[in-house]
Amino acid sequence: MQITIIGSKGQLGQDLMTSLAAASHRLTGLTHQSIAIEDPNSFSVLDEGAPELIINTAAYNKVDLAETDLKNAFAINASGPEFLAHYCRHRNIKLLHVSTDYVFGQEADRRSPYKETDAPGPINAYGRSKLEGESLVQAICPQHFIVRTCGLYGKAGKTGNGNFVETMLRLGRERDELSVVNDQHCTPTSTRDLSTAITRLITTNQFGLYHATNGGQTTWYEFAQTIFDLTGIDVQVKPISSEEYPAAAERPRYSVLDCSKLEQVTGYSLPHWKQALATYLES
Ligand SMILES: NC(=O)C1=CN([C@@H]2O[C@H](COP(=O)(O)OP(=O)(O)OC[C@H]3O[C@@H](n4cnc5c(N)ncnc54)[C@H](OP(=O)(O)O)[C@@H]3O)[C@@H](O)[C@H]2O)C=CC1
Ligand SMILES: Cc1cn([C@H]2C[C@H](O)[C@@H](COP(=O)(O)OP(=O)(O)O[C@H]3O[C@@H](C)C(=O)[C@@H](O)[C@H]3O)O2)c(=O)[nH]c1=O
Repeated sequence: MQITIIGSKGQLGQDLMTSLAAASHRLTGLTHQSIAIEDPNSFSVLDEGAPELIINTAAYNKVDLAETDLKNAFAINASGPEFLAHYCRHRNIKLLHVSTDYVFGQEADRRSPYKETDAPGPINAYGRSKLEGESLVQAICPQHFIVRTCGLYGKAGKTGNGNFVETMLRLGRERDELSVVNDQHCTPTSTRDLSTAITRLITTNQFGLYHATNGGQTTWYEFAQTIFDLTGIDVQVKPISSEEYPAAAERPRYSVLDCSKLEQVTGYSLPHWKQALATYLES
């Protein structure tokens, strides 16, 4: 398939380029230098790739900043996907758009993984902007995949916009003690594994909404402790509550995603989060 990837130098974008090339797709990678998804005047570059499928990995990802930078967050996370959906619909192009577990969060006491059929309910501006992007894609472009995921880490995070694992590795080496929230339950996900899942999904033509994370669930505290156990970094990690870690944006206490639909459609289960983390740290 002829595929254009928007955000091709990002964490997910880079691993998608590798995974899709290995599956013999023909690829055009677009960086922020050549397209801004909130500006349809920049879309002529899309014509050049003549795509049958566009994958949008570009987003406004700064969760705390989004609380006050609403205009940009909604332009990139809602209007951007809207413009792409119109572009694809008018040309009969398929669109895969990436979304987030942060479309959930209102059920703080929930302890069963969310299915695609569960009603979303975001609790921060980033989550609201991403949910609006999802709704617009669904309404405008019938041939769409929307893939919700969580806590991405990939090798591009080492040099690019960063990720939680790289932040912990840096802080763990700099400090003797760290405090990490232990009441936010989710499943951080390797972009390498997510790319494998997306590479399978796009050939199914089973359009719709999908949840895609690594297996199992954890808290950021347990995830951080595991990073230090696996790397042998000697740092004390103190479990704290969300109230003890003040931030501009509230985060979901529970946003674990049920990925069984993806598994049924693709025949692929992403590895357990501990396995995925070990693989990332080894490489
Ligand atoms: N990171 C995470 O933890 C999670 C991310 N997601 C979603 O997954 C997707 C991919 O995330 P991830 O790979 O981590 O993101 P990255 O920030 O690593 O990559 C995004 C890429 O998109 C580019 N980009 C940013 N804004 C625009 C824009 N307006 N127009 C065109 N390109 C742009 C960035 O370029 P530049 O840096 O030069 O601006 C960057 O290369 C996003 O949709 C995100 O919302 C979902 C759950 C968790
Ligand atoms: C660095 C640090 C973070 N934390 C907390 C803050 C936060 O609640 C949690 C995770 O930190 P992050 O900075 O990765 O949080 P955040 O940027 O909210 O991560 C989110 O990003 C967006 C883009 C998504 O779509 C989500 O899936 C999610 O991964 O850990 C600590 O408790 N101690 C620390 O030292």
